[in-house]
Amino acid sequence: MKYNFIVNPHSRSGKGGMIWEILEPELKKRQTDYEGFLTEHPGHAITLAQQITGDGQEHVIVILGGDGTVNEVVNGIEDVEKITLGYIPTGSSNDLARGLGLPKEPLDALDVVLNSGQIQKMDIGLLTRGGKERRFAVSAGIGFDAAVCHQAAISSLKVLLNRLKLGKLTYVAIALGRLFCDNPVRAQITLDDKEAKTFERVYFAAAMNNSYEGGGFHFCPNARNDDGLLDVIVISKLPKLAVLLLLPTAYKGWHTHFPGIFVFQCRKATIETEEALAVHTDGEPIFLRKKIIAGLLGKQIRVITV
Ligand SMILES: Nc1ncnc2c1ncn2[C@@H]1O[C@H](COP(=O)(O)OP(=O)(O)OP(=O)(O)O)[C@@H](O)[C@H]1O
Repeated sequence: MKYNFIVNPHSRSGKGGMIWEILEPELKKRQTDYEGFLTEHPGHAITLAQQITGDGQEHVIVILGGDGTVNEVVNGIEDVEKITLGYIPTGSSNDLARGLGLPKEPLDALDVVLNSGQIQKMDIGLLTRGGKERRFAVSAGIGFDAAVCHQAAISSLKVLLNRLKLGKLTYVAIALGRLFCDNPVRAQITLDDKEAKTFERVYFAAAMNNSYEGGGFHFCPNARNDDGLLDVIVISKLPKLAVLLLLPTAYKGWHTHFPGIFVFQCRKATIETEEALAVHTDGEPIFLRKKIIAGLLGKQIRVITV
C-alpha cells in the first residue's frame, strides 16, 4: 500500500516543515512505500489531492498540517468513498484530531497511520453560499467564530504564540478582542427545510460535523462525525459579559446548560443574517455572506484512527 503524504510545511507557522523533516527519515527507515507532496502556496493541497485522486482509483492520503490543510485536501478529492485518510496534526488548533482522538505527538500519530489498522468512516459537510460549494470536515460557521478565523489568518500574534507553543491561545486572544468590537445581529435559521426560527442578537451560528472547533472549544459535545447529522450551535441574546464568562465553560462542553445557547441536530441548516458576516469552513475564511446553507455530502470518507 502506497501512502501519499500531503504536507503543509507552513502549518503552525513553519513547525509543519520541521516535523516533516523528522518524519520523512522515519518513513525511509521503516522502508515505507510513500510519496511526499509539499504545499507551496495556499490552495495547493486542493490541486495535489485532485492530482492524486483524479484517476478515480482507491488511494491512501496522509495529511500533515492543520484543519485548514484537511479542508483543502477534502475539497480536492475526486470521490471521497475511494479514499482512506491518515492524519498527522501539525496545526495551531487541531480540532479534527481532537475530535477523532488522534495523538498530538507526530511520531505517535505516524505510528497510528502505519500500524493501527482501525478505520472509522467520517461524514463530510457541504457549505453552499452564493451558488458555490465548499466541503468541510470540522465545521462551517457565520459570525463571531468566523470573524476570529479571518483575523487569525492574518495575525502576527498567531506566529508569536506558535513560537511559544501556545498556538491554541491565538483564537482565545483574538476572540476576546472581537467580542467587544462585533455587534450581534438578528438571524433566521431553518432546519431541514421546516419552519424558520428567528433569533435575536446572534453572536454566531455554526454547523458542526466534529464536536470541537476554534482550538478546543467543545461547542457541540454530542456531535458525532459518522452519524449523518450536523449539530448546529447558536449563541443568541446574551450580554457580552455573559458570552465572555461562558466561553471558558465551552472547553468542557458545559456551556450548553445555560440559557442563550441553543444546539440542534439536522441534516441541513439554512442560516440567514440581517447583515453580511464573516463565514468559515474548518477555520478557513470565506468572504462575507448573509446566507449560508450547511448540509452533508452524503458520502463518507475512511479515516485511520486509534
Ligand atoms: N507553502 C505555503 N505557504 C503559505 N501558506 C500555505 C502554504 N501551504 C499551505 N498554506 C496555507 O496555510 C494555511 C494554514 O494551514 P493549516 O490550517 O493547516 O495550519 P494552521 O493554521 O497552523 O492550523 P489550524 O488551522 O489548526 O489553526 C492554509 O490556509 C493553507 O492554504
